[in-house]
Amino acid sequence: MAEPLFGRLALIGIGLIGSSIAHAARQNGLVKEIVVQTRSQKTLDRARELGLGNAYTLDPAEAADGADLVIACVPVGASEQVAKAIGPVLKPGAIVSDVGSVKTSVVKQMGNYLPADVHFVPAHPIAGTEHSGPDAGFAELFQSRWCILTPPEGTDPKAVEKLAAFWRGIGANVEVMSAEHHDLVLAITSHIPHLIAYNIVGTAADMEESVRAEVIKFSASGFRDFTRIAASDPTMWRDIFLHNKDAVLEMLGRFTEDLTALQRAIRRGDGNTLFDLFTRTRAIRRGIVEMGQDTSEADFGRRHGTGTPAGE
Ligand SMILES: NC(=O)c1ccc[n+]([C@@H]2O[C@H](COP(=O)([O-])OP(=O)(O)OC[C@H]3O[C@@H](n4cnc5c(N)ncnc54)[C@H](O)[C@@H]3O)[C@@H](O)[C@H]2O)c1
Ligand SMILES: O=C(O)C(=O)C[C@]1(C(=O)O)C=C[C@@H](O)C=C1
Repeated sequence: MAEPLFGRLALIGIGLIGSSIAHAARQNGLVKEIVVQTRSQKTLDRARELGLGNAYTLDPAEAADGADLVIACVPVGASEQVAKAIGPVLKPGAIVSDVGSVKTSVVKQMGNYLPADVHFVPAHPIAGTEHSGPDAGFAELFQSRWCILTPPEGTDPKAVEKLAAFWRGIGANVEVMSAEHHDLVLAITSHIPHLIAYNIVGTAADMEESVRAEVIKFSASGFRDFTRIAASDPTMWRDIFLHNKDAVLEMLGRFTEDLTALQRAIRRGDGNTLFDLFTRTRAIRRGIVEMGQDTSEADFGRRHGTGTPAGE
């Protein structure tokens, strides 16, 4: 195995993403040691039982002290708190990163508290499941998935390349873009789909009792897929919508207009409009499958015990 890229990795927050990074970094020999930090003693004890790190602490400053790479793996709303705590102890030349699903807000929240002699390279792996906590992680989560880096202007390209090498080392494909562009793209590809899932499951849950029982009984695969997404962590998703407000509202506006057009087509019996849209969207799906970007079958295996079990 090649020489590790980093000496000490500090993981601040050890849920699905933090624990998956721990498994993957260890399995691929990318770091010499891992320090795990989280807020609650219970989660920290569980991380220790799972053997996710070499050292464990409840204090983010203690974890970040002397680390070569610090990755905040917390809900995006906790980013400022983390940066405030670790800022004063960071080693000169250290790389500070995160995995948050929103980037502009994280850059604003963390940027001010990080000293000028560290490299701040925000990141977002586009890989996840509806599960959370340290038991949910597995080393293969990032395999063949994208990881988007959004370094602020003026970031040392060598630091960006070093973090890119880390993500490639755990199986991801890396792309660099601005935080603003990231937030707009992810609003439509990830955030709105989650909002739709939360809403449709909420609408079904609010129906009168007799219908609600049938919704569960006859839950066909379309609705079932929505319930999986709607089972995602409430804190994480509350923070995403609060922190990507502008992009989500912009995309939601467009989505609502298109939905109204479909509503009109149905009311008017305009089959051509429906058929044309469904033909276009089918082609998009086929394009995604041909590009090898659809991993739903592998994901199905992981979730249903025919693939890598969570927390392997
Ligand atoms: N779950 C996904 O599908 C997914 C995918 C990509 C990125 N992300 C992003 O990764 C981040 C973590 O998500 P996750 O799925 O691992 O969540 P998770 O709920 O599994 O884990 C979050 C961890 O952070 C800890 N935590 C919360 N506030 C903290 C604080 N102030 N200080 C220290 N620890 C704190 C929690 O106790 C928990 O251990 C989020 O920002 C999320 O947007 C999630
Ligand atoms: O597969 C899932 O469960 C996910 O929702 C993962 C997903 C996504 O939207 O693709 C969710 C949020 C993250 O920021 C990245 C990935």
